[in-house]
Amino acid sequence: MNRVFKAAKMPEAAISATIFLFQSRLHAQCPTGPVIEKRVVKMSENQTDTFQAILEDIPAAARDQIIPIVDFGSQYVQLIARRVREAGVYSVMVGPNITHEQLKALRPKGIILSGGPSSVYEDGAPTCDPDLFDLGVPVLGICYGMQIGTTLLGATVKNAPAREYGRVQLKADNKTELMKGVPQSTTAWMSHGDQIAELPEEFIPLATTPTCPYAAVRHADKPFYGVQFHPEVTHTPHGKDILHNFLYNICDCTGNWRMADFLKSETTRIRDIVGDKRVICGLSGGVDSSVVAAMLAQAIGDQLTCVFVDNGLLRKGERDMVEQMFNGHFNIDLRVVDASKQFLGDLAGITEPQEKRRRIGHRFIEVFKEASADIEGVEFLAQGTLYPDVIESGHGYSGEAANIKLHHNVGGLPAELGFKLIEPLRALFKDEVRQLGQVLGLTEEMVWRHPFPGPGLAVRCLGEVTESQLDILRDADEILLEEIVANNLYRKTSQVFAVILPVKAVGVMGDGRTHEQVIAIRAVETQDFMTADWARIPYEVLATISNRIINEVPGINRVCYDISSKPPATIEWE
Ligand SMILES: Nc1ncnc2c1ncn2[C@@H]1O[C@H](COP(=O)(O)OP(=O)(O)OP(=O)(O)O)[C@@H](O)[C@H]1O
Ligand SMILES: O=c1[nH]c(=O)c2[nH+]cn([C@@H]3O[C@H](COP(=O)(O)O)[C@@H](O)[C@H]3O)c2[nH]1
Ligand SMILES: NC(=O)CC[C@H](N)C(=O)O
Ligand SMILES: [Mg+2]
Repeated sequence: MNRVFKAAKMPEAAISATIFLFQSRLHAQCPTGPVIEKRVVKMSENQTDTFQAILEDIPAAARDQIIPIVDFGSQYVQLIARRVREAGVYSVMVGPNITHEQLKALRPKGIILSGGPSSVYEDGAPTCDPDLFDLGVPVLGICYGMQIGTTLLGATVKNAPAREYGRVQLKADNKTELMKGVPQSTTAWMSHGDQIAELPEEFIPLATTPTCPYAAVRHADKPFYGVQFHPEVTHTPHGKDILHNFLYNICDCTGNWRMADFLKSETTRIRDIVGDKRVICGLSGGVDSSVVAAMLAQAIGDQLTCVFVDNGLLRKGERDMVEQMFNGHFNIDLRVVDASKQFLGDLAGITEPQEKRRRIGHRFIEVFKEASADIEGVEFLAQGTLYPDVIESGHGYSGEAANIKLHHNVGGLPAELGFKLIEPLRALFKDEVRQLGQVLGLTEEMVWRHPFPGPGLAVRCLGEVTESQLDILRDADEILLEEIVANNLYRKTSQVFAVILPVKAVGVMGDGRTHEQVIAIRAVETQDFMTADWARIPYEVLATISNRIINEVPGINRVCYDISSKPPATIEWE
């Protein structure tokens, strides 16, 4: 068995404990087809439906303390959302054309306006409902958010005489609520070419830099605050304090976003909605679906059947490992379905990445349908879908997100599912799911397992997916992971895998010419998988990996190391 995946012992207590009452979030009120359709609708096209989806997805535990983040297209909007949640307050991203009535319906404690690439004085620059400043709720504008907020409240924003990109020296008035605890002289991270040129007298300046006289401001009468710099990035050392001040001192949040509460408060909902029906759960052995399975096992016990699909796209030894792990330690009905022939049949001749994903998504559903045919009363399909899967499939609530790739479990789903979806993790980031796993008592190995995508090796086998290509890739991947574990790098990296490229390179082995394929190694460090940097694996380890792959895997004569960050690359190659 692959050493990385050695069975993680799942203590009985973790599954049978009654300390926590678990619940899942579901979208059960709506038949599945329309739900899917609804999420692909952009805010501008059908704002009401998208807004409804936002409301439905808000976990019950967070309902009275929400911070909507209006997304003007910032690179950092995810980061803002995470920082707010890390501070113990639930945040959700919304599109700029959300109305003040809709915002009010969310009963927000405060609102954040994100940065964005536009200039407020350009034609067609995004704006927001000006009435949101009169909701009586504090608003914090960050960069573009500050520029648009102050513009709507009477300021003039112009192209700055001196642009600021990167670290700047900030002088802050730390007697004000927003800047409390921030040293009078500190550094901050900037990324702007425009700035406030004229500020009406109702505004109070709170910070300056050598070239930016209004680096932070507040309105005297309305609860509007603006910062030209980015408090959400770690390069602004006191950014956390500023966000904390906004959330706790200005918005009066109490920090009710805690995983244990989330589990507890959602339990009743899942029980109510499932009633006496049965649920099947797509279980891959990955952390997301393991957490979902553990939650459901708690909530509905033997009304749950888990289905592990061998799609022929798994890594070496993975099927055995998952079977052993769950049969041995989880007290659940687990069915293993071998559908490898169907998946590989669907992929024959297909090279286009999105088409691969679409076919895989559709086949998963077919397999789940077949697997549930002989189980009486199955109405629900549970999946470990996360917030980034939703956002990256272009189904985000802001309506602004591009379709980067069709995650098999979101964008790759067929319109007619035949199930209602249970996706308890749909609003969470990966690190939050891991916290949940810890609260649930999952073992370290399970909680910290590197993700493995549902489309599996198909998106790491560039070009056509064939048995022989998959075999080569499996062998290379096994060596890579063995070395990562052996060199104590598994926990220091977030995801490590091999990719087989559909090109041949010339080499010389044993004095003879070779013309063989190339393996790319991908190793990244990230917390939430939305942005990532390539891992600085020591050269000696890379050397061993390369040597071993070329020597031990027939068909490969060259190994490359992928040194691209995300963005602009993505983690997977397809
Ligand atoms: N082989 C599989 N069999 C059954 N369900 C699967 C399989 N692969 C993926 N899924 C379903 O698709 C969902 C999304 O897959 P994804 O890989 O994002 O999550 P995961 O496998 O649970 O966790 P991780 O991200 O750690 O790999 C899973 O949570 C699971 O419900
Ligand atoms: O279950 C999944 N179904 C998918 O279709 C899918 N696509 C990407 N991933 C995983 O998501 C994370 C981000 O990947 P990208 O940077 O490649 O988008 C990484 O962890 C990827 O492995 C997927 N997981
Ligand atoms: N990061 C931002 O929000 C940039 C805002 C605006 N485009 C500027 O350059 O000033
Ligand atoms: Mg997975």
